[in-house]
Amino acid sequence: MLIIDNIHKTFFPGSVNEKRALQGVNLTLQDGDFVTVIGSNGAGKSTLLNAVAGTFFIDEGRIEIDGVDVTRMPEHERARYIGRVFQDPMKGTAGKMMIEENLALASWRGKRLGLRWSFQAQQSAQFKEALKELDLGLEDRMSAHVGLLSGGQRQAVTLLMATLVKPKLLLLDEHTAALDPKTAEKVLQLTERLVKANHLTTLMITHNMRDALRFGNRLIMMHQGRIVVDVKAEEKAHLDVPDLLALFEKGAGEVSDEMLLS
Ligand SMILES: Nc1ncnc2c1ncn2[C@@H]1O[C@H](COP(=O)(O)OP(=O)(O)OP(=O)(O)O)[C@@H](O)[C@H]1O
Repeated sequence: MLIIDNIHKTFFPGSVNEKRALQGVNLTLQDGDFVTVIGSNGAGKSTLLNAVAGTFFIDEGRIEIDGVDVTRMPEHERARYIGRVFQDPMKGTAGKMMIEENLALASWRGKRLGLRWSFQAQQSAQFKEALKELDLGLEDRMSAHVGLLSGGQRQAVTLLMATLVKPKLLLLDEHTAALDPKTAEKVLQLTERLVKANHLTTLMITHNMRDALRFGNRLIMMHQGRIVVDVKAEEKAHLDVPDLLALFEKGAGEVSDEMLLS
């Protein structure tokens, strides 16, 4: 579903601020893989997701999504394949629009302009059903402005929007980091439910090693622009946080204080 082949990205090349953010990343995901991504600050995690989403073009290497070479495809075209949720709850939704309108916008992804409006009327019932699944009572507030929702409710709606039209890839960039622990847990449970129900191929960045172990069927750890640990289903299921730290030390050749704190 996703092939990342030896990708490189350097910011400000040749200047004093040069930053080699990705230094030869290789990763292949199968359909339905749910991969958690961890690593210390500045390891290249967000840059990896941005490279896949097309926020910028990579310097070297190749990216393929569902058999399509997207390496040189602009971000707005790639958006048809990708659902994204960011850390900032304000980012994925339009605060001045109603919940229902936000969902309608999300449902347009990948559809031709002429077909878009014709879907709207019959969609209300579908949106209501989808909101009910969130179990936050939002199905009775479809005409409320999204700006009135709490951060957690807003992230839940963003998740729904990102998955309403099944994306080829779901990219989650610390999407629960700005939420209080209880709400973060709810949104993580919802994430897992949506990923499983829709068999979504997912990359989820987290700073929480316990969450990285609890969720998904594969875990990668990045360090200095490279993947230094890659553990799959069986092995991952038997790991605990100290095991992860030991693997990190082995892969990165050093101990990271930040990792120890997370
Ligand atoms: N648009 C950009 N312009 C310049 N430098 C950037 C840009 N994006 C990322 N970088 C740099 O690339 C490196 C990797 O950053 P990235 O955000 O991918 O790390 P990260 O692993 O997501 O870290 P964090 O956990 O702190 O979010 C950092 O040194 C960062 O400052």
